[in-house]
Amino acid sequence: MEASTVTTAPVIRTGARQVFADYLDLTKPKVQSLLLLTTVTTMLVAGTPSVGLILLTCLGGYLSAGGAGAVNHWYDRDIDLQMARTADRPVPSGRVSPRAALTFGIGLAIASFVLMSLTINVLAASLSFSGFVGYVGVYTMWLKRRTVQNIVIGGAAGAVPPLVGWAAVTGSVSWIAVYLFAIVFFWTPPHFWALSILMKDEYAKVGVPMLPVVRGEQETRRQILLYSVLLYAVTQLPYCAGGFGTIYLVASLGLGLAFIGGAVKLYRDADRAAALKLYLFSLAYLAALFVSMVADAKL
Ligand code: HEM
Ligand SMILES: CC(C)=CCC/C(C)=C/CC/C(C)=C/COP(=O)(O)OP(=O)(O)O
Repeated sequence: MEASTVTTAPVIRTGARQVFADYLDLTKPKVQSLLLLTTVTTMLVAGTPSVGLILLTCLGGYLSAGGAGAVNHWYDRDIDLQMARTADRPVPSGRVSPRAALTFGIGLAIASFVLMSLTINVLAASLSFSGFVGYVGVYTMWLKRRTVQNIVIGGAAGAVPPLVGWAAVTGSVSWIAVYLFAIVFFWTPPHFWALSILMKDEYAKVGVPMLPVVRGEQETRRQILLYSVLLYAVTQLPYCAGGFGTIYLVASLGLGLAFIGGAVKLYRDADRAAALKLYLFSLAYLAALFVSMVADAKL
């Protein structure tokens, strides 16, 4: 990422700043921003939470997903070392020891469970912990290196935040929360597979059975298109069930058509630019869809 600075004057953070940056990196903060957005928007759809409850839920969610990220860094350090995208991560680079990353990750997960149980409710704490177990145990340790369905099944972990948000506000999980879970669940494969087309060679090098490595790029593009249509159908469920009104209907329709359009373009053009564009669009898509839910519920 910082190739230009490496050859000229390396920008090396020292001491405490480097340590802070490394431990922050272990928590995968950029991914967390979207996880937290789905949490907060769901909370606003579920009711009228206080600012304090929103902040506590975000802190608890960050600690548990961040803890999962840190344990993922620990477990994947062997393959991360061999891929250019990940070789400079805190553990494979040697800046953070494997044991420290593992301890840090488990510590954050415990802190999250205790904090959420004591200040929110046990259901929200347990759901958040299930996200940790799903990402670490199910995806990272069990499925990632074994099956081409790794991210389809493992993606359920990343879809847990709406359940956490709903449980934090209402103390239970309703059908609408389950639909929001399903939306993130069906969004994850096209989100990741679009990017995986660009990272295919690296995954092949380390033997991780991602879809383009095992079934080829053409099949990956076909599956992305299939999932983008499925995703559109799933986004209509909460509207059909009476959970949302016109604002959501129009937003989900427009966003869904744009997603399917991007997937069709990738299927037809079969080029890297279309894959990158669809991956980037997937991030904006999910954010906009969840924001539209709040607009629908509050306006
Ligand atoms: C099994 C599920 C998932 C897989 C395998 C996956 C994989 C990836 C990968 C490989 C990247 C590239 C950037 C990086 O190096 O980290 C990425 C980026 C990203 N993902 Fe996912 N993802 C998944 C689920 C999610 C979920 C559920 C969310 C949030 C709702 C999410 C949000 C993001 C964001 C915001 C980025 C951009 C990060 C950046 O700019 O560095 N991902 N994802
Ligand atoms: C508690 C809770 C809700 C947890 C959320 C789980 C979570 C952080 C989901 C996002 C998944 C993610 C970033 C996968 C990256 O795949 P990878 O680890 O294979 O990618 P990498 O090669 O970049 O490490």
